[in-house]
Amino acid sequence: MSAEKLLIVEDDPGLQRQLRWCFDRYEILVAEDRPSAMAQLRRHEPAVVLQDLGLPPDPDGVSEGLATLNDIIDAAPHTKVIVVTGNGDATSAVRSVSLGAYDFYEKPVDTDTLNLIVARAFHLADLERQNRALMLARQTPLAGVLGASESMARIARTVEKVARTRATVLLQGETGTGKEVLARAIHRLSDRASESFVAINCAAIPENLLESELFGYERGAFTGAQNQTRGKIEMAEGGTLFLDEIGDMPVSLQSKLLRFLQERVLERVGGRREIPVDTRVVCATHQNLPGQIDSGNFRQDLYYRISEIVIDIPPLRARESDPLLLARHFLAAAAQQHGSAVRGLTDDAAEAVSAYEWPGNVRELEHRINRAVIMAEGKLITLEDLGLDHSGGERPSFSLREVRDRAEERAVREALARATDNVSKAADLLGVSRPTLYDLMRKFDLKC
Ligand SMILES: Nc1ncnc2c1ncn2[C@@H]1O[C@H](COP(=O)(O)OP(=O)(O)OP(=O)(O)O)[C@@H](O)[C@H]1O
Repeated sequence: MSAEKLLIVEDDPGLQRQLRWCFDRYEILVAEDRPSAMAQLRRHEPAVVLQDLGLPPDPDGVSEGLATLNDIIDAAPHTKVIVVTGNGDATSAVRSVSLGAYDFYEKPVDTDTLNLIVARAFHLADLERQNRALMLARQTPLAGVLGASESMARIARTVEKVARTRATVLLQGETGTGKEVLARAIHRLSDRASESFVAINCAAIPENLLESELFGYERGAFTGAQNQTRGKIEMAEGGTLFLDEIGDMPVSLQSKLLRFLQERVLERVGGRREIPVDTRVVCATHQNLPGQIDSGNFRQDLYYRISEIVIDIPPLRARESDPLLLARHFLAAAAQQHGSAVRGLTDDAAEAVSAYEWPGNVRELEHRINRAVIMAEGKLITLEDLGLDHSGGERPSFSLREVRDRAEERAVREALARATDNVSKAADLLGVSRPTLYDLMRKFDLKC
């Protein structure tokens, strides 16, 4: 195996020689200023760089050293840069780390300690490289659906298989786990991809409007029905109909949907004519539908009809390496979108991403990373930017609004759990109207 490459950026020839001698187990590359450092970096792609902060034309200051560090991180963000600072220059050391340096070391040079720091940096760089390769190899083959976990790989394989059939698919998973993303993937991979994908959220539409939204209506069917209007089912002709939060569909409407699924014909509200519609149906729910059947809120025959293929999407916290993989993906996307210089996460921020429970799943992760990219001051997102702590819980806050929000969110979650996710019952428990509860659920990402 070829020796690992270490780039030493140092303008003092005496120190250069000493460092060369000290690190003879590595393949040493030397540069004395920024241009030569960048040339070496591009040519040899060293995993670790040991860099003096005092470089010409500012050998007594840190401006050129910091600029060099900046350029290195920009050009090769995975490189571990160890910055060597003047004795007692803690401010520059901290600045360097916030710019993305892996570690710092204060002069005078003690070769044993420095050797340890460099060896650790190589070890970490190697682990990260292996991790990246592994993640790349295990990315799900579905465009737009990221995941390195075994469970997502399994789901991707199922989606590929069922997409080509006409089977009705039920996607089950907590809010924000990616049910709609997968429904779209099923559509994209099917022979209906060139036709429409029509989504409707059964929980977000008031009960009395849902029927006409789905089935359409004839002119004069009810007050205000001035024109004949096609419903979402008809709009999905030839394509895919995505019924999100099917568990929230009123029982009265469930029988009408069942009839459509069995006979593939529908009648618009106020109409008499049977209209055939050829659409593939994909449903999603965050509820436990068998439980809903027991409590009389969901028709068993409809459940059998929509659950030809059931795909269970595990919550993000149960998906091994996915949180970090997704965080890095959202970070790169947000940095590009906002023109931000943020390139990665500090070690403790990365640890917190892996340890956090992610009650709002991928959606919450995406929002937090997006916000952190905007808030970050350095090149790395810190724990503070994320608003998470090591224990994975919420950061304590005494802001009255935040305390109120947290209490509200807890009450909404509890009411939904007690009402086994029946929105009307939960609204009763909370003493608010259904629309108010929907607003609260949207606010806390419990539904969209
Ligand atoms: N595997 C994934 N790869 C990339 N992005 C994802 C993935 N899963 C979810 N997302 C993103 O997370 C957000 C939430 O996903 P989605 O709307 O599909 O979740 P959901 O389970 O349908 O949520 P809800 O139950 O609230 O309707 C979206 O912005 C989506 O793009």
